[in-house]
Amino acid sequence: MTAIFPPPSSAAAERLLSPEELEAALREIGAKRYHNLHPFHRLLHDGKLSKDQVRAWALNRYYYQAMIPVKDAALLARLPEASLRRVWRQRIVDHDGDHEGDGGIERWLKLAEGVGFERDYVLSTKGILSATRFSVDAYVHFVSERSLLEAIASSLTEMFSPTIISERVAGMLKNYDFITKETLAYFDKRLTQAPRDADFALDYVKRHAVTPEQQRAAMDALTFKCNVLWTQLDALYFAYVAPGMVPPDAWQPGEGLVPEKAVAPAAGAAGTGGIGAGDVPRLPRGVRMRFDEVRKKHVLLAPERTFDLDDNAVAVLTLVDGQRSVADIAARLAETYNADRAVIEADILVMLNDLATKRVLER
Ligand SMILES: O=C(O)c1cc(C(=O)O)c2c(n1)C(=O)C(=O)c1cc(C(=O)O)[nH]c1-2
Repeated sequence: MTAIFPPPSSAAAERLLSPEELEAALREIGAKRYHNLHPFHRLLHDGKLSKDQVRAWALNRYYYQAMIPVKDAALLARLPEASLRRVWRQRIVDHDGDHEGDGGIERWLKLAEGVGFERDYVLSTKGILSATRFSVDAYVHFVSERSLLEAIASSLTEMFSPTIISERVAGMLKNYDFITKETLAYFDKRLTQAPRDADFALDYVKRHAVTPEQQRAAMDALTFKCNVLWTQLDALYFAYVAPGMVPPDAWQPGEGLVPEKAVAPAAGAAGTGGIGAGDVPRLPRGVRMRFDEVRKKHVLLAPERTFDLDDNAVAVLTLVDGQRSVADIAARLAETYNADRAVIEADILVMLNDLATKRVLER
């Protein structure tokens, strides 16, 4: 059978390359095989996918994100020196975080929630394509079983990721109205983490691949990893773009999503048409109240927008905690200010619905 990707010129493997030549050969592998070249990524970045196709990407890639620290823990366990382990363990911290709610996996969950998924559905991984699972698991096995040099070399795809990440974030923000900077926050940190990790791994590979066989093994490991990434996109393309054959058990559009009503509350109407006294208002993800020290004013910070708040709004928003209903908040304020509860309730309903129409409050 003809290989789709011919191996890189074997002439290079026949003699010992200088470290610089080895780096050039590794970079050439990325230039030919990295997943930025895959048609699915081209469609994703150019805004050519439907919301459901973007969802399929976010859902499947969650499995990759979730398994990366498992892969790194397997690699860490094989590192013989404390100095190496100290460096490599940072990767696990980057993905798992130092505490609940922190780290790359959590940020990817936010991305998946940002495109509409229920968090628990994503965590269950039950809708991911088998091909995603197979290729990601193959990466974990590769790193556990091959030589340390090959294991480290297989992470070198990260040399190429900053370029694709910048292109992806810019493209998706420009081309999809349902994508926000907040949703893509995962990628912000990767822009500094990936070059740091790739520099270390590249230096290790250049110093430890000192025979033609080892250099060939390092190149093959990088090729393997490019294929791990590529096959995940092949599977997405086949299932969700063309011919559009979703395998049994894999995610079907509509499954595992937060009901639309909860994502975009019916608060678009002006006045008191959206939020009622019995509703529980909350600040949407990415919106926070802050005290601006320079202007000595409270403001509501939303992605790329800021709203000045008057004292009444501050008093109300201080009590908006995602638990209290509007009626609870009104009762609390009526007590504090010794005022008529019904009057306060009517006033704050107007205020809250005004904020809801500006999309800085939801229920
Ligand atoms: O967005 C991307 O295109 C992309 C690519 C890669 C990569 O090249 O392997 C990684 C990531 N992202 C990433 O976020 C990440 O944490 C990561 C870890 C690794 C690895 O092999 O250890 N690759 C990547």
